[in-house]
Amino acid sequence: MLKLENVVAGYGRTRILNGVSMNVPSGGLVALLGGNGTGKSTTLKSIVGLVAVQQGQVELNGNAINAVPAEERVAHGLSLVPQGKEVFSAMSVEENLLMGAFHRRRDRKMIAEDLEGIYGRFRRLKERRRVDAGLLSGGERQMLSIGRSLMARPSVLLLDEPSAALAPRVVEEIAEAILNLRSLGLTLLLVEQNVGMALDIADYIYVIRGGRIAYEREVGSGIAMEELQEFYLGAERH
Ligand SMILES: Nc1ncnc2c1ncn2[C@@H]1O[C@H](COP(=O)(O)OP(=O)(O)OP(=O)(O)O)[C@@H](O)[C@H]1O
Repeated sequence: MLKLENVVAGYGRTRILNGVSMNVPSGGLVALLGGNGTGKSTTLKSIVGLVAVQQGQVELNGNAINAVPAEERVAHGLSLVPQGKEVFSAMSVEENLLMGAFHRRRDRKMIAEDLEGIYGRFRRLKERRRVDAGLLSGGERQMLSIGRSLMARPSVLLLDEPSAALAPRVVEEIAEAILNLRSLGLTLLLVEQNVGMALDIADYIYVIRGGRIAYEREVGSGIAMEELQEFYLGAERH
């Protein structure tokens, strides 16, 4: 279970998060939605330690991790797939994947098994394993970015707008890949602008506004798209 309790965080003196509280149950798929610049990426960064938490607490399986350095949080099972499908363009697909396992270089056999696991899940990465990552399509790059995070064997995967700038057919593939990860038992927190996609796959949603959680609801409990749209329009009027 990943838990945020009244997290306050920002950049220098600028506060972006003003007390964010969320729960991501083990094995759950939770989505964090919100307008542009509302602090969704900042929330993910505060979980992995890229942004310091000034007040409040981030807990993983009951342990406070605020003081754990970012580089050690990977070993605690946390991994972030950043926004923008960032890959090492001049390196091959396989070299990019291996970069995800850099902190456990000695486990050669396990690393080889994990590579095969990822190739089984993302066929296109297998076909293109020797190709420079800079030559991949947007969807392939997103898959590579997810695959690279999986090489760290995370128990909690944070995904920052995996559907951004992708064609609807590719968004469906990414959504399917995320659901597959969930069936493997991973705990998933997904930041999305694509409300439809989030409602299709998540079991619980949070909406952030003004640096706080302004709305939360279990998906499937009759969550209404109109209600959310109204909420977003309301947010824009503020
Ligand atoms: N490194 C930084 N230094 C200073 N301000 C930053 C930094 N990164 C983000 N911000 C600011 O923090 C606010 C929240 O940014 P954040 O990236 O968390 O938003 P977001 O909800 O993920 O938005 P989007 O959906 O547009 O990616 C924005 O006003 C942004 O300009």
